[in-house]
Amino acid sequence: MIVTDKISNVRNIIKEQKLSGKKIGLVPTMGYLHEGHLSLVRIAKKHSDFVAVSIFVNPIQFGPNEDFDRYPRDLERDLKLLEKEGCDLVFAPSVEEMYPSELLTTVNVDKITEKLCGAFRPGHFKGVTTVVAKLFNIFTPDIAVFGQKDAQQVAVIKKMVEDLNFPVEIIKAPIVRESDGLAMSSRNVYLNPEERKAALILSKSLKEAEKLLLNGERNANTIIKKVNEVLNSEPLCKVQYVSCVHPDTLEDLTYIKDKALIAIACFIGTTRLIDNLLWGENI
Ligand SMILES: Nc1ncnc2c1ncn2[C@@H]1O[C@H](COP(=O)(O)OP(=O)(O)OP(=O)(O)O)[C@@H](O)[C@H]1O
Ligand SMILES: CC(C)(CO)[C@@H](O)C(=O)[O-]
Ligand code: BAL
Repeated sequence: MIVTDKISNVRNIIKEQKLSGKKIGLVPTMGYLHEGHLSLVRIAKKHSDFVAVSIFVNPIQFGPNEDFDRYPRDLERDLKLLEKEGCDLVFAPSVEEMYPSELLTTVNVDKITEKLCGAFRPGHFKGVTTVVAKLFNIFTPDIAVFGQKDAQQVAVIKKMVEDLNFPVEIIKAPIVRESDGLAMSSRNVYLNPEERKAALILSKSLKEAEKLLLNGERNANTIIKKVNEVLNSEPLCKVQYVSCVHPDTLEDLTYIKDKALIAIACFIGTTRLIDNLLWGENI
């Protein structure tokens, strides 16, 4: 496994691999890896011949009052995990390598970034699409894998790729959960034992939504109401949003015809967690 913090090295390595006919797969991450990230690497390996992982806690996608400074980092451990998975290349740049001078050019996807998480994290998705566009230009991957846990992020990146003709195929990876149902997230380490128990309410509320859907309920408001009820039954949980949207367009649904995304964001204590249920689409 090659590890580098330099863009020029990545470019040279990828050029060589492409010349020898290899299909390049990219998995962008912010590190502090867990099984969710590793599942993305496994999916990338299935769809490509040379798998690269980027590890970069991207400052421009964090708001001024968010957790950029305290975001968990452990590069040594991440590298061991990636080596075991058979990852070929890790790019772990410094902030200076990625942003050597004042950033005057950004990539922004309009409209669909203004709702769900975007409504509560102004500028967040502009930071994500800008860094992902940079990573796509650095790696020129044939495929890139993103987790369905960040459902809005995948929809936004797919739209960016479509609108700007990036020659890359975006692959969605299913949510990986702890055995008790909590969606894996690097931010789960912020939870104390009491909060960790309370955090189960997110996946529980989505299970209730799934039950309604399986019983034939198609009214989005009925489902949203039920999910809110379950979330509010947990005293440590403060709901930020519960939405029922189309998974690709992120348009609000009133009636569920085929596909739907039930997306939620909650604070458990001071930790903001997201989760979702994708209905009617097999990934
Ligand atoms: N539980 C999960 N299942 C599947 N994919 C995941 C999971 N958690 C994260 N990912 C995906 O891994 C990629 C990198 O995400 P990131 O490094 O932000 O991890 P994270 O655990 O989601 O961290 P955060 O605490 O910021 O939410 C993203 O495409 C994200 O959707
Ligand atoms: C896609 C990403 C690596 C961009 O910084 C980040 O938003 C993440 O980890 O999901
Ligand atoms: N997993 C999305 C990155 C973020 O929360 O900033």
